[in-house]
Amino acid sequence: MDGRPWGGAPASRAERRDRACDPGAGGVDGRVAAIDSELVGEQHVVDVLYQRLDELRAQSRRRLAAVRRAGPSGSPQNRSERDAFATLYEDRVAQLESVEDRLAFGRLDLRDGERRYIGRIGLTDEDQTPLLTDWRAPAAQAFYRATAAQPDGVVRRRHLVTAGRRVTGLEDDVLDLEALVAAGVDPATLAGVSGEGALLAALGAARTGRMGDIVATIQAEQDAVIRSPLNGTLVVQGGPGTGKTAVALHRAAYLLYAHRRLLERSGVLLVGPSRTFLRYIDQVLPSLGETGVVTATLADLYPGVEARGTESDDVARLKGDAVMARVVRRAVRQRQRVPQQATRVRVDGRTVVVRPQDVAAAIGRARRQNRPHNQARVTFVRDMLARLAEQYVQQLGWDVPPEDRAEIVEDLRTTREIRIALNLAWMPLTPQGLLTDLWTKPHRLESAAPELSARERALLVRPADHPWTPADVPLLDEAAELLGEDDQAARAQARADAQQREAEIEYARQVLRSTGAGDMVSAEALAGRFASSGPRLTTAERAAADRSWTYGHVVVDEAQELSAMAWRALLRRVPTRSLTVVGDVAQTSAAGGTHDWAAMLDPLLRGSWRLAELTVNYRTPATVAQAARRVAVAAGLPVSPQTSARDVADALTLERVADDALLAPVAASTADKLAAQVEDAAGAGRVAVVAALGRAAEVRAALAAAGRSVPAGDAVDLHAPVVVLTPAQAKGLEFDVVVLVEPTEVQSASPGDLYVAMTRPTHALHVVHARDLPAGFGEEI
Ligand SMILES: Nc1ncnc2c1ncn2[C@@H]1O[C@H](COP(=O)(O)OP(=O)(O)OP(=O)(O)O)[C@@H](O)[C@H]1O
Repeated sequence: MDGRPWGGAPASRAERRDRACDPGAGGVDGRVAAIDSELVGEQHVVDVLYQRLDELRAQSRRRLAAVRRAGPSGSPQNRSERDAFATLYEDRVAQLESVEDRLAFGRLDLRDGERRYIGRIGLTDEDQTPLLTDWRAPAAQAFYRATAAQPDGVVRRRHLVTAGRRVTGLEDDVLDLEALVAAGVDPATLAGVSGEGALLAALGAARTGRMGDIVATIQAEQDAVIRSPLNGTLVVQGGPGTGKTAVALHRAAYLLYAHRRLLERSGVLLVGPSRTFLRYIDQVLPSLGETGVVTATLADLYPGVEARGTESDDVARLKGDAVMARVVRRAVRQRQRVPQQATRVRVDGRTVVVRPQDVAAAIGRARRQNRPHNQARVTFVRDMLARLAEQYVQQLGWDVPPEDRAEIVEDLRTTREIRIALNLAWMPLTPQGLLTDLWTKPHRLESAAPELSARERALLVRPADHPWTPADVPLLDEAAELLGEDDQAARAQARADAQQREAEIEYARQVLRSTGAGDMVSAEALAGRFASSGPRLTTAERAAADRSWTYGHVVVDEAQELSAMAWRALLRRVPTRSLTVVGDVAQTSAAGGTHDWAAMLDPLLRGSWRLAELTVNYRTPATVAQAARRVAVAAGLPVSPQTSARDVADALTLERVADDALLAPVAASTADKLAAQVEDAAGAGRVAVVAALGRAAEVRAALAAAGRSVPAGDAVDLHAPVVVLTPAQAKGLEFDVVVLVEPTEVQSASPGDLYVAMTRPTHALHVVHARDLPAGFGEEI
């Protein structure tokens, strides 16, 4: 044991090894010797794999150095080619560096005698003989899926336990003992029985504040989700800790591997609930060798807008309602107006009249084009100027040649009164301008939103200098879509860019043919890195900066939090509807979020989505998970059925304090004490205090008074041994121990919040309360 205060802590490496090496019949000397010799054999294989990895790293570094040595001379084409190759080798070096930890973690023994090692990446020797199979390759699938009932040609699955480059333990999962014995394997050399040790060790390990990958221990139901086909929308529902985030990230890595050509070009977007959460997961994809995924919160989706403002839940809920799509649409249409009266304007001694009937006809024609407001406005203005020019010409009384007519049109266009009249009829608009007008001018909101009550409209009113909020972002996006830009120049540029890009891809193909680097990069990706002048952005960078970028695949985590308007903004970015949507409708806390996937997604996706469920909680000890479940059920949440992978002794502690004023100091001192207990020799082990907003500030102050500074807000430092979070901030994260302060207070904001808070710990939940606990807490089911 490692001295941690609860039972069931992870076994030491030596213990694991002993346990793994003991198939149940007691420690017979001969058996131990046989297993030791297996370990020696595996060490030899692993040595060969690392040696190959080192060679490949050295090779890529040499190539990189050679490219850099060539210096900045030569034609622009030569320079761009060199830059592209430099980036390529840099990426390759980074990829090879990132797979150091647990390079190889498994072995499959197949019925035909083949032995296949499974690892983070695929490796071959100089003669292209396979040494290591990428976990994502079809040939690795049986490692995660094969069972004794359906062995899929596998007679034995072996987990390799490694520390650095050393093999420290083995676990065998025998799927076909007869076949194994028939192949001459001595049963005495079988290590362990089921592969459970590797999983349990991973689950019990102290947390570091950063999520790790699960590539060595993906379970069968998770693997089915990870390898599900790219097409269409896959919704993954699962209770807390069932691995939804882990699965979503591994699926992104899998899809990039299986559909590299398509996805490298169009990009993959991963949407998470907060920046803290994105920091928490940001190591996982790189550790799987993938760096090109764009990550964002919904509030970041509109380039150029920092949505850091806050507002009440009622306002956020209203802004997220699907009805707002109609409101924004109407607000745009209302800026296309037929004036009540004619406007007479003097131009060069003649009078032209902006007549309501002409404006009505021009608006009608422009609208029939079905183009966004600002683009259709070009048609409207052209039409009106032609009508006014006609009036002008009529007054001249002679035939005007076309070139003179153009001059007259230009004169009319630049006449101030005419500009004002035409703008009043069809105002050029920005999304920001449109929305600011709606929130700051009650008469505009009233005419745009008749379906809202006076009370609801009053809620939306705010001062002009109010910062943008996350719930504004989907509305800005909606407005941008309806307004469009005057994009004639942009479209011409896009056509030219597309031609240029085709030429670059063809050139990249030739380069790849002549250099033989085709297995490292596709022609499309290489072309993306060619720069004829200045640095060219990667797909991820281009995509992140472009509101109208459409991705090849979008992964949404904590998707239950998205409002109907947020979904509309997101779906615009993936017209193919190739999405992975993971979440738990019992954990919803956002005002506009959902408790029912079908109710939210059916109208948006016309019923076309498929559901997968994850059912095993890998995070929370059974005692805590059951208590959380009872409380959630009592609160009426739609809780998914789940079982816990493990339990831990003394996982739930309830501590009642005499009055409210003691909550913060007791929570702070408890957290402080537990932090010292959970920290292991390597500095891992994390404690979180989770409390409602105001209470969290009190706990922070109490910790600061005791000498522990705990930053607030978006600056949450996940590396700190103790953090203080609101339930919304804790969403998606996990800690060794959670100190939960006054559950009734947390629940009163949202029952989903309490469910989230209770299910964050991997080892123990310590509850500090002054009031009675919510229903379900203490009872047995
Ligand atoms: N197959 C596995 N092997 C090892 N660890 C796993 C496995 N599946 C999940 N885990 C671990 O379980 C924990 C919970 O996983 P994850 O955060 O992905 O769950 P979640 O379903 O997204 O939870 P929540 O809904 O509460 O945010 C993580 O530490 C993850 O690494």
